[in-house]
Amino acid sequence: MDKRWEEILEEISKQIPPKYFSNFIAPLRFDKWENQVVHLMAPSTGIKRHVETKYISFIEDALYQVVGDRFKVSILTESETSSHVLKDVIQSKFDDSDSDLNPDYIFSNYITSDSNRIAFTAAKTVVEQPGKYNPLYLFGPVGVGKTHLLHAIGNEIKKKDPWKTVRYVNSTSFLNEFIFTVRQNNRESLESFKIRYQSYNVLLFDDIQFLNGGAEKTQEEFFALFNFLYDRKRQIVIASDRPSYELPLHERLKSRFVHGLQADIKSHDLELRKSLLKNSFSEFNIPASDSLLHWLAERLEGDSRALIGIVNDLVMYKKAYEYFLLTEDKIKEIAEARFLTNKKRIGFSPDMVIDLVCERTNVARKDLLGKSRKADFIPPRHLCMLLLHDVLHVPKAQIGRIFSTTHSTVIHGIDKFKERKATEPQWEDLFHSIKHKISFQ
Ligand SMILES: Nc1ncnc2c1ncn2[C@@H]1O[C@H](COP(=O)(O)OP(=O)(O)OP(=O)(O)O)[C@@H](O)[C@H]1O
Repeated sequence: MDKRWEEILEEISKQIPPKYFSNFIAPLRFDKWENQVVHLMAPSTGIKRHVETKYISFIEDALYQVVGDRFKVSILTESETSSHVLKDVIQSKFDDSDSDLNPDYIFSNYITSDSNRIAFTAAKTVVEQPGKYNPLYLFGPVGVGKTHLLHAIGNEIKKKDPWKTVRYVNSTSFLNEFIFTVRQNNRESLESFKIRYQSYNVLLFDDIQFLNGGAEKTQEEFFALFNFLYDRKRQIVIASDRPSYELPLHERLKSRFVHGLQADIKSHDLELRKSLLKNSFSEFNIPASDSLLHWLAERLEGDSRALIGIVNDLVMYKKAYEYFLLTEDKIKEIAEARFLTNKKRIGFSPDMVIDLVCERTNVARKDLLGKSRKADFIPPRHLCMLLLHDVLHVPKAQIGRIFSTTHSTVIHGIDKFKERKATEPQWEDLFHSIKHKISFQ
């Protein structure tokens, strides 16, 4: 037997429990080195398949440890011809049904702006030098494209090196998989869960903030997995809605995340929202002027899913009415209807708006709703009236009842606040900030 293969076997035996080693690895027979490929022979198709799905990355890692270079592994059974099998192996690697990668999320359709440039660059760097910046920790609010970037990293790595095993998983699926495995109550299934995750060259882990939703054991399992992959310089990319120090997880786990690279993605800025709209519009052949895109982007301050929702509405409308062209007025009308549904769906009540105004202006509820004409109370009171009317679409008569006042006082209050915000930017900002919170939270 080739001397180096013996050393490789010894290296693999350190990573795999003895029972699995003797059942699956020891029966493999070394055949030959050829370019950057090691050819092995398996005594049966069963063993060959099992090794291919579970142990290839262990063999590749051991090869790297011993030989100091990256080799691919080809396994044949005695009865197979090498050309046929090699094709098979390559095919199964390309299929990679376990990876859960979404082929639509790629770098080339990820739009960048100042809000995400650092994260985008970090993601590309990880593809160029996997394992160097470990882990890459991406964080940012809802819908800013964290998941998209995780998949783009995975897809690009697979494109560069189809042999690599890449796995995308979010913490809820990981948790469910783990709980399901534990419930089976047998050591073999737990062992095979571990081996499967340990076999990945790249782990893309989404929504880590939810990892504490299950049993304590899940965090321990993830901690062990993280260390296993990290020690072997396998790339780990984690996405979250908050910086790592704010995660509701054990300190020892959080401390692991600061080793690598952290990049935050901010809410989409106006330019990015416009570009996203422009791309979606052209994808569905909906012509739109720059001013219309601007009009929409200004009103779409929420996450990108709201934006996608509007495009879907337009596409459906076009299809339903078999319109070749949608006029800009019609597009605005459809978009306005969607803005309204978004608000209704979110269900902010007048009471919640009152609380929000009190909180932001430091005025007590009794003063906001009271009769006092003190200068500190008037602008917040009028602001609240305008929000109730323009954002929640509460009728003026009802607003009058809330403030124990007349319909005309409400009209006066709303007009006064409109004048005020036109001349005092701090009130304009506050109005938009609360409006945004109501519309998109
Ligand atoms: N910069 C971007 N370029 C292109 N598409 C984007 C961008 N940002 C977001 N999207 C699209 O918006 C949708 C939502 O993005 P994604 O799911 O990646 O957000 P997320 O930050 O992971 O959100 P969550 O925190 O809810 O998981 C996806 O369809 C994604 O392709």
